[in-house]
Amino acid sequence: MESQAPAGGFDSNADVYERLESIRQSIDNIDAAVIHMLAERFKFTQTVGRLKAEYGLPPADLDREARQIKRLRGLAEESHLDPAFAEKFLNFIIAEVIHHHERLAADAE
Ligand SMILES: C=C(O[C@@H]1C=C(C(=O)O)C=C[C@H]1O)C(=O)O
Repeated sequence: MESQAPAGGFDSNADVYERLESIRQSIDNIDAAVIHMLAERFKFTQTVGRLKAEYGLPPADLDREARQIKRLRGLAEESHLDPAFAEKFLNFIIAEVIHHHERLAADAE
């Protein structure tokens, strides 16, 4: 790939790699936060799943999901994140949560 000098002047390869490394450290911190947040979310959804299993409630709540999707799409728009991506991401997580809830319900039978 051809290298290009930035508008502000010439950066050596070492400078570029230093900047890249610094930005990647921030990406790593964000990825760690995402994993920690997801782990906390799954702890709470497991608690919901155990409650549902105990009282015979269905694993999925489509009204709640629809409200969550609407809310997250709004937050994504405000944050200049693609709302379609936010919806896909939430649906991916919810599918896993429901899978856990179905397992908890089966174990409670
Ligand atoms: C966690 C719940 O169970 C399911 C999972 C949801 C989620 O992960 O946000 C939302 C609704 C339910 O389909 C719940 O009912 O609150």
